[in-house]
Amino acid sequence: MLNKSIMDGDNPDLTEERMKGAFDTDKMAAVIYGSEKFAIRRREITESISRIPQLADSKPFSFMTREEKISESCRKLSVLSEHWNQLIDTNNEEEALHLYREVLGLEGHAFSLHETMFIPSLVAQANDEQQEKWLGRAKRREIIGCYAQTEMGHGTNLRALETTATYYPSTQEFILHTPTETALKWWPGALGKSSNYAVVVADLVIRDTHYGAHPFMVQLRDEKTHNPLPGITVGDIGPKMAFNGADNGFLGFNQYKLPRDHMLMRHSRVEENGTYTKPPHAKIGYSSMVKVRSRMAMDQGLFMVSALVIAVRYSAVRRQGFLDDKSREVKVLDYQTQQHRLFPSIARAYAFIFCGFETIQLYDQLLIDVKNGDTSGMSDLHALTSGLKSVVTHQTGEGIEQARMACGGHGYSMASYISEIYGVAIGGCTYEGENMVMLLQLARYLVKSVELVKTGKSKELGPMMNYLAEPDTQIDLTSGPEAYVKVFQHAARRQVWKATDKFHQLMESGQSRDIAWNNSAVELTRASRLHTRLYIMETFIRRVSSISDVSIKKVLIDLVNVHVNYEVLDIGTYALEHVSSTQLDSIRSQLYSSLDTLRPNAVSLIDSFQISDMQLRSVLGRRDGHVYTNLFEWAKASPLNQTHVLPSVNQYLKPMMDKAKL
Ligand SMILES: CCCCCCCCCC/C=C\CCCCCCCCCC(=O)SCCNC(=O)CCNC(=O)[C@H](O)C(C)(C)COP(=O)(O)OP(=O)(O)OC[C@H]1O[C@@H](n2cnc3c(N)ncnc32)[C@H](O)[C@@H]1OP(=O)(O)O
Ligand SMILES: Cc1cc2nc3c(=O)[nH]c(=O)nc-3n(C[C@H](O)[C@H](O)[C@H](O)COP(=O)(O)OP(=O)(O)OC[C@H]3O[C@@H](n4cnc5c(N)ncnc54)[C@H](O)[C@@H]3O)c2cc1C
Repeated sequence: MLNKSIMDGDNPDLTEERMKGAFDTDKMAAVIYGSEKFAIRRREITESISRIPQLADSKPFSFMTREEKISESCRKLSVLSEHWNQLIDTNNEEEALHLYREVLGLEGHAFSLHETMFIPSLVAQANDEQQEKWLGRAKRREIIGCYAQTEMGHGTNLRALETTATYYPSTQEFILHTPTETALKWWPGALGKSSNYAVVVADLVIRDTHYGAHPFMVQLRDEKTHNPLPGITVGDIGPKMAFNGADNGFLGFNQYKLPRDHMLMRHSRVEENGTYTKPPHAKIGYSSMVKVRSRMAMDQGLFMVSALVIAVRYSAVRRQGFLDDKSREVKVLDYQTQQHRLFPSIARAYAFIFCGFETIQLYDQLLIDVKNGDTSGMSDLHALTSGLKSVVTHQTGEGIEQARMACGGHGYSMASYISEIYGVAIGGCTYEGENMVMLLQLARYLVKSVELVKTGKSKELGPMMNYLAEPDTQIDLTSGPEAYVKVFQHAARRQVWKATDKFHQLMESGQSRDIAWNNSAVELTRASRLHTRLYIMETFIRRVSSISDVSIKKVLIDLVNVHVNYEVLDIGTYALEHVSSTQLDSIRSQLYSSLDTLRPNAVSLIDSFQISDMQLRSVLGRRDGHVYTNLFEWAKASPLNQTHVLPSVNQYLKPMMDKAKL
């Protein structure tokens, strides 16, 4: 059996799809998750979780109020704490994230920021003594932490953060203070009600000199009573578009005293007498953000996959309309429009995850390098992850929304759960740096790269930038996916140079650097997107080329073909400067035939992610495909259906109707 999801009693339409799969889904899982070992561990963890009934949702999540969701996730966390060591290797971050995803889903919880930013901040920013003091406690979850940086008035422009940490040599203390309402910390996940500690980012002030954003370890609540400590105002910022299982919070300080050794001092220091030592790289304090951005291609890929698992499985059991055979309605997955809606997103999800593996490894390596005093890789990774974060979040949002529409009316119901996945995923367009802002960060790097080429210093170009110095060449589209890479290289190079030229010309015409930059910004963001999409395509092709298993490689090449054809058509206006409209027509035909080729493997390709029903929380996406019976059961579970007549009917509608009858 190649598709390992086949089970007796499943919806025969899904079983039929799984029988068609031409590759082993366990082997594909090993490729997706980077190793057979981890793919097996994922399955083992999922299996072990299923044997602990208290870890299941106590009722359908979509019917819970916000308070119930928060309480439910805390209940599960307390159950988890009894089983942690037997479920996972607690030193393995990927295992921990898998466990969190499976048990707690994606709506957020008390530890949302603890593993992703609080601990990483301590790892990257705290010195050895500080790690000795706090890291073990954090890892054992004796304390719960978050990352409090954004303020009500400033998130993007970190240099304008208003919260101050003023050092007084006489007492060897910092005084943390919130000088205005707009200086309130606003947004940090799990800050409002759950965390008792936070890494707080504040403007360091010593003897009236402002040294800018620095991280501090701050206790917010009493460890016994969980009450806020004197001088601290903290609470929840209220319901959000999604992610409502998390208590994103506000935080204010009223002359709050903090011992000197609570500034995280691995890279910059304040001595007892107030002498300041600056870090080896000005932006080293931003590393927790780079860490999360380096994960985002992977995490967003998985958000998109969740929506696609739902939409593809449902499309294989949903029958509507006819093709040739008029005796039985077809699976909607057979419609070319449905395939065009879903398959390019499957390809992107695979591509994002492969990129994600690369950037996570790059971050881990950078962390080691920085600890050894080498900060030279910081700019490259910052530029790469800034662009990648922006492109993947945007395309993931598009892909999830298409997946929702691909499910028709039922896609709009919370029974599909796609709207929640969408709401959580598109938060990524904003958090960790608003997308436009981060595209402009990459653009700075691209402009500098063109300047290097222009001044004959191409040898100094960073990784992935050499193509900027190469001349345009003839493109032979019959030469395989590499030809499509060439199209992207041509388009990205042209746009990067065009945007840079515009910026330079505006400055030469007398505009200041900042105004010229702003007047070139749309062109610059376009350049960043093209550059990033080129990187994604190259990584995808490189990863697939490295695979040795024949059946896995074959289907992934089919997926690459969908990807390259779709991507080149998607940038048609740029591509037309390098390929003819006749060539674009032929790419279009190839795309349609590549959709056809992929069709038999569609369900197996998404099954291979091995995302459990528990995590999916979707009636439409159930592994067994029994959608309709369960849709009815789900609706019956609605709190509105627990009584025949609602109190509001007796209170308002009935009297109104009765009055109208008089
Ligand atoms: C996604 C989490 C993973 C979770 C996985 C768990 C899965 C479980 C299931 C999923 C369930 C739910 C998932 C949802 C999780 C939600 C988690 C939410 C987490 C969100 C946390 C936050 O948002 S924290 C706050 C983030 N804030 C920001 O990102 C702010 C953005 N702004 C900035 O970063 C900076 O202000 C700026 C970079 C935009 C500008 O900084 P600055 O003004 O100081 O610099 P300049 O622009 O002047 O640039 C000067 C030079 O410095 C270079 N630079 C800038 N930054 C860096 C850097 N980091 N490294 C290296 N170099 C840098 C810049 O390039 C300039 O260089 P030159 O051009 O050479 O001069
Ligand atoms: C779900 C979620 C979770 C979050 N979790 C945390 C957390 O745990 N900790 C934390 O500290 N923060 C957190 N945040 C806050 C988040 O990091 C910020 O909201 C984000 O960095 C964007 O900043 P902003 O809100 O100031 O947006 P703004 O900068 O105000 O953006 C508004 C608009 O202005 C534009 N803009 C701003 N500056 C520029 C510029 N220089 N050039 C061009 N355009 C510009 C933007 O593109 C955007 O269109 C979270 C946010 C969300 C949504």
